[in-house]
Amino acid sequence: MDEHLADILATVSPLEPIELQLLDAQGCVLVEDVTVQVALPPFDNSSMDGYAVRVADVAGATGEFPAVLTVIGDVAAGAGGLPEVGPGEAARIMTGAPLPPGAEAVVPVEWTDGGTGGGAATGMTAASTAPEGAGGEVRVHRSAEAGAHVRRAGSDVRAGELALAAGTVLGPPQIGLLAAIGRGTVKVRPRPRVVVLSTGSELVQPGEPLGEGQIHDSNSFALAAAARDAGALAYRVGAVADDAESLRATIEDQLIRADLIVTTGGVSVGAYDVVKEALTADGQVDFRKLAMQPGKPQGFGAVGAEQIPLLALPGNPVSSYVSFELFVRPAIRALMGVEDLHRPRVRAVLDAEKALSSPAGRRQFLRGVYDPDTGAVTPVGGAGSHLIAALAHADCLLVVPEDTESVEPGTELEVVLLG
Ligand SMILES: Nc1nc2c(c(=O)[nH]1)N[C@H]1C(S)=C(S)[C@@H](COP(=O)(O)OP(=O)(O)OC[C@H]3O[C@@H](n4cnc5c(N)ncnc54)[C@H](O)[C@@H]3O)O[C@H]1N2
Ligand code: MOO
Repeated sequence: MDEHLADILATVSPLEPIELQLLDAQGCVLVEDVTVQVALPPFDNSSMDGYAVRVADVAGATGEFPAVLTVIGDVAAGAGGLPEVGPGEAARIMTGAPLPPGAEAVVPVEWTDGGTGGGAATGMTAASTAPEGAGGEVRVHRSAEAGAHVRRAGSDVRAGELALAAGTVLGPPQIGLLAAIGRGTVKVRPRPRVVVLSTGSELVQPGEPLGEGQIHDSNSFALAAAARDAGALAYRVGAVADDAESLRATIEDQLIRADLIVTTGGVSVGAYDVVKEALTADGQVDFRKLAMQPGKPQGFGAVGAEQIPLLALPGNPVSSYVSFELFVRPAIRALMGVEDLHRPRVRAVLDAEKALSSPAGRRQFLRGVYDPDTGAVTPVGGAGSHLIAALAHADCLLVVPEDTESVEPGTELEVVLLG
């Protein structure tokens, strides 16, 4: 297993960086240091709806002895051509609006009469229905220190500072920061394009009725979803029949849009194991038996003129999913250039009615539910690699080492936490 993973990781290297629109760069690794061109905020601005005032004018103001100021106009967010606030004057100002020259602080509207001549205001009336609010007088009931309710230019980040370092994975807050500092595009390693292709003449697309001996194709859906979850752009190709020529042609067609190809099924020792048949011929893909369960038969190689890596996973649904987690996910992460290739692993105590048995000489991956509060892990379903329902109710894999044939309840085990 470890050698197989090492061979895969030695072959895949991070994709060449490209310039992408912000939302297309979500989940990608930044390859440039991004510096701030214009400070955030770009100018001193108000953090409250209120009045921009001079500190001396409101010194000592109380509800009983308010400061009475002349309102010289409105400053809305986005305003330019700001009015100068002189002694004895105030400008009505909105949250995010630039602090006008002369003003040193903002008093929230709740600290004033809102220009009504009455008690403390609870808010402003819309300028469209009461334009007179931008004039007249306002009574201020409290004093304010210089800078009160003012968000200073550069208080978030200053021009020239590093906004995000190369190597950062772009999540929603990082994309928000890039947008805030005005970057429309960024240089990142792109999401790998992963073509997922299932094989099997028994497979029918979900939603279609089943004929005799047929089953629905679940692998291509589970693996396309898993590829997407790992950060890839997944292209699902519906089941290809067990015919080597059709499979070769389908793979050939897909090469154009693939950074990685994943197939399921047809890798074992049967007479219709088409992946093996189609891809062994020219020696491009190496088929191996790994000391693991599930996931024993595996193929790995590179196909086409561009030598696109191809991982051929076994067809049993649990085998293909577990193989994906252990081999394909790290490969996708390596193509993305992220440092953290693997799922987190923890030690957990087996909580089970009876001892678990495991095949000698094979590392077993059982499905389970992990309780982070108690540190216990409970198996879900049995070891059978056809048990899709149990897999859907699991959130981790229990790892039983190669040399262990029985695990007693209460024993500590390694657990792979699935997302
Ligand atoms: N004589 C031996 N037989 C088998 C061996 C072996 O060593 N000797 N290994 C077994 C193991 S372990 C596995 S795993 C499977 C792997 O078989 P294949 O990769 O060739 O897969 P298939 O035969 O095509 O299918 C296996 C099983 O999975 C179902 N399947 C396949 N694709 C899908 C899909 N897309 N969605 C849902 N289910 C799928 C298929 O119908 C079969 O039931 O080989 C064992 N045999
Ligand atoms: O290795 Mo198979 O994947 O045990 O069912």
